[in-house]
Amino acid sequence: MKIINNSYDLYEWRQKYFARVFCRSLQANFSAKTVDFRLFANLTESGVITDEHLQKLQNIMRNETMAAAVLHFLTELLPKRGSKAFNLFLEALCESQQEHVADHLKMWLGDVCSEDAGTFKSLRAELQSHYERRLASIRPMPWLQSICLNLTDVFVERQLKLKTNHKGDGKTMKDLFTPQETKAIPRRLLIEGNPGIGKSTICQTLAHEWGKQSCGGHCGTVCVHSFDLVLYFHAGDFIDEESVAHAVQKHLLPSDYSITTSELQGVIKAKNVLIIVDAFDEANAGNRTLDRLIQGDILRHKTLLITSRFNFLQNKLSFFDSKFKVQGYDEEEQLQHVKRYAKHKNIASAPFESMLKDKSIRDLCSNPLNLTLLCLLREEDTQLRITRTALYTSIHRIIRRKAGERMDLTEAEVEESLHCSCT
Ligand SMILES: Nc1ncnc2c1ncn2[C@@H]1O[C@H](COP(=O)(O)OP(=O)(O)OP(=O)(O)O)[C@@H](O)[C@H]1O
Repeated sequence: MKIINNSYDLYEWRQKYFARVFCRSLQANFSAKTVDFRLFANLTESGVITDEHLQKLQNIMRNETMAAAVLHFLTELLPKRGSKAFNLFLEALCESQQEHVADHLKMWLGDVCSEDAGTFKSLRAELQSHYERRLASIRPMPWLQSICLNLTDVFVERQLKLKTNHKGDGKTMKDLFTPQETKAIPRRLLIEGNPGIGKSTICQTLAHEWGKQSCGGHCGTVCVHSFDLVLYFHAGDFIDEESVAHAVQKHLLPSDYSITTSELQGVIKAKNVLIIVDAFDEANAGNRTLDRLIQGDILRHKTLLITSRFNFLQNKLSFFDSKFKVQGYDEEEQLQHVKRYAKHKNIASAPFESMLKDKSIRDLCSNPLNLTLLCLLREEDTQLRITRTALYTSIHRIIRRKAGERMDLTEAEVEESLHCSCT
């Protein structure tokens, strides 16, 4: 039998089940004549309530009913009195000859908690296996499924620049969630950056890491593993969805997974949840649920991480506690990128390293997408030097695919977009 043993569980329990179970218990089990003074005296003695609380309870007893006083104690006082308070309360019940009430509560809570914990555990396991399976690979050109790189092998750890900090201090992804200047855990985080700079890959890595279940204590104080649940979405997943729970059902769970929307809503409400939403810039028009989420109109106490290209959230910046920008690779990161790529492919890294010194393409290498394409081209063609034209052709195809409708970009437009994605 599970007894509630910490204040967080107790809070959840209170939110969801309290009124129902206790009103029932009160009616069915309390011996109102004996409970009042002895129970509250015991609670005062064991430090669960203060003299001030006692006075308040006695006032309620006098002016309303005993049941109202007990309910006030249970809903307003007990959940705020620390992790041991609930068990002390059960002891006080026994000492004031209300052992049957204590047993009844224990039994009922045992059932409820195991049922609830079962739903959460199975949901968590389902999401973790989904991320482990689906997010293990990077596909730099999504329409070419055959070009696929192992995320763990090739991933280069990124530096994120805090936008509000004039010193321009960097943060690593490991301490993304640690409190900033305000000392409060950030609840709304924004990462902005140019096309191909690595925003989606950061989101994918966070969800994939969480899917691996534990960091073994290697991350920062508040890392992605601190969250009970991570919900990883593309911004477009919220279009036409009336709530986050609906979006989870539609986009993250298999259609034969049996959980109701309200059960899902209950778990999301009760647990420490990180919601990751990638590519705001691609699906912000008419995205009401996403807007409400950003504004804190729904799930205000959950952590939300959004990524976007620059300038799409100008009128929403005030909702974010932490704003970061992800910049291009520095020389060290470029080197790491090509070395990891070569190791993953089990080929020598020297040709890739010398490519980084080629003046004709050097300015392109700070963009992770460009550098990946350069590596792919270099691997294909180890004899010939990579020309900008070869890269243009590839990027041109990518831009056409991404834009969907633009099939007629000129080389000058490609050049312009390359430059903009390099900075
Ligand atoms: N940290 C990284 N380590 C290794 N490769 C990376 C990294 N970040 C990005 N890449 C490479 O660059 C490609 C493009 O990155 P990503 O899709 O994350 O960019 P983005 O900023 O989300 O771009 P867009 O705004 O166009 O969606 C990836 O498919 C991957 O090949």
